[in-house]
Amino acid sequence: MKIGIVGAGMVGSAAGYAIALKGTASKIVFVDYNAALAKAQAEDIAHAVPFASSTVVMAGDYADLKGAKAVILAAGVGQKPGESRLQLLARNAEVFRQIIGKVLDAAPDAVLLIATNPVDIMTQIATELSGLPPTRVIGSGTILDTARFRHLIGEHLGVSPRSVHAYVLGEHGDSEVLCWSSARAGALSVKEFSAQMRVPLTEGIKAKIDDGVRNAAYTIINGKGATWYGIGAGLERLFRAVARDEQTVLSVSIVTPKVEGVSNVALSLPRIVGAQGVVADLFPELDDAEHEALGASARLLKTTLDALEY
Ligand SMILES: NC(=O)C1=CN([C@@H]2O[C@H](COP(=O)(O)OP(=O)(O)OC[C@H]3O[C@@H](n4cnc5c(N)ncnc54)[C@H](O)[C@@H]3O)[C@@H](O)[C@H]2O)C=CC1
Ligand SMILES: CC(=O)C(=O)O
Repeated sequence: MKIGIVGAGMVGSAAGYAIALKGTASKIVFVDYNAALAKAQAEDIAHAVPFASSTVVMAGDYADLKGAKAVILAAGVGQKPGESRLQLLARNAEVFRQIIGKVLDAAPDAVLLIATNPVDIMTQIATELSGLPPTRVIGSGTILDTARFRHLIGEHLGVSPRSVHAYVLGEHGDSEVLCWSSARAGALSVKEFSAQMRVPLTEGIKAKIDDGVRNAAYTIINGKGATWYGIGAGLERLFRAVARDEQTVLSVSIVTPKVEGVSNVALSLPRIVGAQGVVADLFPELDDAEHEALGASARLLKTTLDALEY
C-alpha cells in the first residue's frame, strides 16, 4: 500500500522513517518544494530499509502520489522558540492553499493525514479546501499529547505506558485537556492503581504531569529546535490504523458537528479509525472541570479560525 508524504522536513522524514522501519507501506513517496531535500530524505531512509522491511522509498512530484491510500501533509513552518502553534496559522494556511488541490488531483481517493500546525485549524482548512468528507481528513491532533500523557503517568506509576489508558482531548496546543477522571492503568483507575501500588498520585504530581505534557513541545524546541520522533511514530500509528482497517481508537482531530455547544470545529476526541478514515466519534465521560475546559478549547479554536481570512 502506497503513502505520500508532502513536506520532507523533520516531521515528514520522521514519519517516513517510522513507516519504512515497520514496513507499514509498500511504497513511500516524498514530495517537497525543496526537491533536493525530498530526494536526500528518500535516499537516506531507503538505506535503512534493508535492515528492517521491503518498503520502496522515493521522492517525486505530485503526480507520483497517484494511487496513494493516504497522504501525510507535513509541509509548512514550525514554531521558533517561544512561538505558539496558533502563531503559525496564516503562513501555513497559505501553504495548504498551494498544495491541497495538487494532492487531490493526483490522489482523489486518499485519506489525508494532517500534521502541520496548528494542526486542528489546518485540518479544518484542509477539509474546506478539499471538499472531502470530514471523516477522510484526519489531523494527528492530540495523538502525540496522549502519548506524552501515557509516558509520564506510566513513568510515575512504574508501569508500561502501553498499560496506561488515558487521553488528551481538545486542541493540540496550549488549551488541551488532560482527562484524569477517566485515566486508567490496567483495569484500575489511576487513583486505585496508585493506592494498590503505594505510589502517591497527589494534586502536585498531577500538576507536574500536566505541565510536562502541555509544555513538552516548548521544552524540546528550546533544546533542539523542533520535535519529530514522537509525531513521526504517531503518524505511523495513524497510517497503520488506516492501512490495515484496524478500527483502532485514537485521539485525533476532525471537523466535528457539535462539541460542548460549539458547532463545526476540528479538535481531538477518541475516535475509531479504519480504512475509510474516522468511522465513529466517542464522547468520553468527563467531570465538570474537563467539560468546561473542552468547551473553552473548542471556543478558542473556533474563534481563531473565524478571525482568519483565507
Ligand atoms: N502535529 C504535531 O503533533 C506536530 C506538528 N508539527 C508541525 O509539522 C510542521 C512541519 O514541521 P517540521 O518538519 O519540523 O518543519 P521543516 O521545516 O523541517 O519541514 C517543513 C517542510 O515543508 C516544506 N514546505 C514548505 N512549504 C511547502 C510548499 N508550499 N510545498 C511543499 N513543501 C513545502 C519545506 O520545504 C520543508 O521541507 C510544522 O507546522 C510543525 O509545527 C511538528 C511537530 C509535531
Ligand atoms: C511541535 C508540536 O506540535 C509538538 O511537538 O507537540
